[in-house]
Amino acid sequence: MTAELLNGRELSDQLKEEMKQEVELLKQKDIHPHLTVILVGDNPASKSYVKGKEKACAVTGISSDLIELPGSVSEEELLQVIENQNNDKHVHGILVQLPLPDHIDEQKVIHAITPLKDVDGFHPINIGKLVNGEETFLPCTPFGILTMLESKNIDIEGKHAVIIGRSNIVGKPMGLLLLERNATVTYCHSRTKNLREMASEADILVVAMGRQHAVDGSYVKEGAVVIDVGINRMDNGKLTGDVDFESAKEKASYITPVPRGVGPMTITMLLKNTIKAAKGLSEK
Ligand SMILES: Nc1nc(=O)c2c([nH]1)NC[C@@H]1CN(c3ccc(C(=O)N[C@@H](CCC(=O)O)C(=O)O)cc3)C=[N+]21
Repeated sequence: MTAELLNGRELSDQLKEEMKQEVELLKQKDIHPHLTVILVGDNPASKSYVKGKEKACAVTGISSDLIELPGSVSEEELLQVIENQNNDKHVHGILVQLPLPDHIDEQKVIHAITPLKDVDGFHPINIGKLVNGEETFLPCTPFGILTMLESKNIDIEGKHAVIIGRSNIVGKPMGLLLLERNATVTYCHSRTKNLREMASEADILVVAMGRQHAVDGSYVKEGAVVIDVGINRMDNGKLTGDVDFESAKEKASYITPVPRGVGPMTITMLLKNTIKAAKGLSEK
């Protein structure tokens, strides 16, 4: 089998086109969706992701501000900046780009963002809602993956989903979302024994390990759906995933490329969440 491509770039462009119309309508009702992105320090990868987010906002008519703080900023100052954004009625979404410098407690920062503007879906209140199956801001990467699966009408119910990686922002919420849609979910991670065996049981394999080409075709069951969340920069400057695309695509039914797979969808779901926040806050 040669897999069909799940093209995140293409789907993103389509969704952004739809959102542009929606934003237009909101503006007619005097709701002007606005995202504030807070960037601490000058990590080049973070800077480039943040640029992508600003560009995507602009394309859909969402206004955005970038607040750049020096890497030396104190936790207290950062918390104050967040508080100001919480209280600013023109601001609907707040995103603090991660990772943060070591002297800042990431969890404390996430707690400080009001859940109503938590467009990343990282606040424990929103995570709690996700666990309960209540409606909430879904974390952007898992939300993007789900949207890609749905766009191809890929069955989730009763399927065995294997998630490799247990981060708070990707692995854990991904499993919860698939469970909510009646998948049987297995979490694997760095201490998992017989990873290859576990992975090759998957109907839906989500790889979020952060290790270049850690998973190849020998981990993939014939006909499986393979989702590659990895973004690794190779020595030649090009991006590549956690999955060895060439060997995996020979076994998979669907597969995401890197780049142009999960990454663009992550940004697009951030826009979706910002629009949702704007609508939600306007009703208060
Ligand atoms: N608070 C917070 N929220 C995040 O959502 C968040 C974060 N922090 N920290 C870092 C990760 C990473 N992330 C990406 C988003 C888009 C691409 C993306 O668009 N990638 C393109 C390639 C981009 C390029 O060429 O550099 C692609 O895969 O095609 C990648 C990575 C969001 N993150």
